[in-house]
Amino acid sequence: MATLGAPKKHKVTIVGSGNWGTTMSKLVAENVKENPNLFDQTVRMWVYEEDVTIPKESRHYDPGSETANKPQKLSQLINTIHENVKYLPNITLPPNVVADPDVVSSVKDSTILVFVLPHQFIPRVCDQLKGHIVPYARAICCTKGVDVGESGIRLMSETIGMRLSIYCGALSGANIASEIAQEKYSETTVAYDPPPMDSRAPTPSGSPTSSQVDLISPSKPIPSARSARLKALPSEYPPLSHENVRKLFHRPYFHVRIVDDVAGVSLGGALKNIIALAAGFVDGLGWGDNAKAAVMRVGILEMVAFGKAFFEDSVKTSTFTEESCGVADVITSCMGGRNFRCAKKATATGKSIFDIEREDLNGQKLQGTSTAYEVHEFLKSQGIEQDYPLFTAVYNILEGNVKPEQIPDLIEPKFDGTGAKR
Ligand SMILES: NC(=O)C1=CN([C@@H]2O[C@H](COP(=O)(O)OP(=O)(O)OC[C@H]3O[C@@H](n4cnc5c(N)ncnc54)[C@H](O)[C@@H]3O)[C@@H](O)[C@H]2O)C=CC1
Ligand SMILES: O=C(CO)COP(=O)(O)O
Repeated sequence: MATLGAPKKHKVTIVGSGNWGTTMSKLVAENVKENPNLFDQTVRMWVYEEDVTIPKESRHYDPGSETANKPQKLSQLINTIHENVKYLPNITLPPNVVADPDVVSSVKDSTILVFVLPHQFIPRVCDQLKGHIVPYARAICCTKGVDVGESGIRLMSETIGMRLSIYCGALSGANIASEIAQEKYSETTVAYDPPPMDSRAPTPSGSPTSSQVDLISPSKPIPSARSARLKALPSEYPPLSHENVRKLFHRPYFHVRIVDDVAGVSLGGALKNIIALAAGFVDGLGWGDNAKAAVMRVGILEMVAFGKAFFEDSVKTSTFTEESCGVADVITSCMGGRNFRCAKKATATGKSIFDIEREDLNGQKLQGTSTAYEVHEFLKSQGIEQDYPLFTAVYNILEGNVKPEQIPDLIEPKFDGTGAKR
């Protein structure tokens, strides 16, 4: 592979700086250092700016300092102490992670954009980026969620790809960020399958001919995605082959498997968050591990059925069963994820999960709650809520229409008297 001779290197921006976003910056920054022939040595991380006071329990808290107990800009703090004290405390970031509060300047000249924002912020941030990114940039979406609108349901990778007219793959797996930040072993799945054009591109100044422009591969419910056009990656850059994409993410403690099923990888990450809420609801009742396993089983069936029903052109069942982004992520999320923990506490205390998110997560965001609403809106628009009883039960619990105690009855298959299952 002619990467050694490539005169240009890929600049990487991490778009997001929460718990997972900051962890991603750390591991990507470690990898660019180990691959100087492929990647620029600085990794920029876009920080949604806020004022942060260093907590008293932080190792960086110095009562004698003039900034003690005073709010400081999060981006400046990260660049000074190399730690995100709010979203990833006690983890030292490599010095080549540079925080930037300006989203437009953070992506300047970057050919690789790694999106790691809570999914509700993706459309707006993409709109801010429109016209400011390198037209032949490639993206990887690490966000877990779906985008539901009048035109149907989209993967977040499709939303990014369509809004920015670039190719967007996906990274998802059984990946509790704090464990990975501490360099404890885990696996992940990367779906990266752009049209085969990145190794036959013209120079950056040349405009691509029609043979050098391909379509973003669409999934079924989004006809508008078919009109999104890709610009070829200029030949001065190392090709973004699977091998080179793997070099960006794989660490001794973070093992990457690459597949081509962007829909399967994205849906696994999004839908498991609804299942994790259900697991938390039953665990909060003190019902134990068998109850949790029961909702996980039904949830996995609904996840696979959903993928097959609405993304049938692309999704593969094996992605859910064999890769980290499927059953494995359901398991880890139902043991220790934020959605699980907050749902469990909500049931155990009788408080609203939205209050618990605000009180306990210090600005971190649950994705399962909004995903449950979005998936319900989509199922309702199709008139098929009853085909997804667990997803529907979670929505109805969040809405206060039913109680967690009703889950067993709600997910029990119904028979119509003729022996047929409804
Ligand atoms: N934390 C984890 O263990 C994992 C998270 N993920 C996924 O990664 C995505 C990002 O999650 P985290 O990095 O954990 O974030 P987080 O939940 O820790 O933090 C929330 C982030 O949102 C930012 N934010 C708040 N308001 C904003 C706005 N108006 N516009 C833009 N950004 C705003 C905050 O500054 C903060 O960076 C989610 O989809 C999540 O499901 C995926 C795997 C693991
Ligand atoms: O996605 C995750 C683990 O793979 C993290 O899940 P939570 O957002 O529920 O913490």
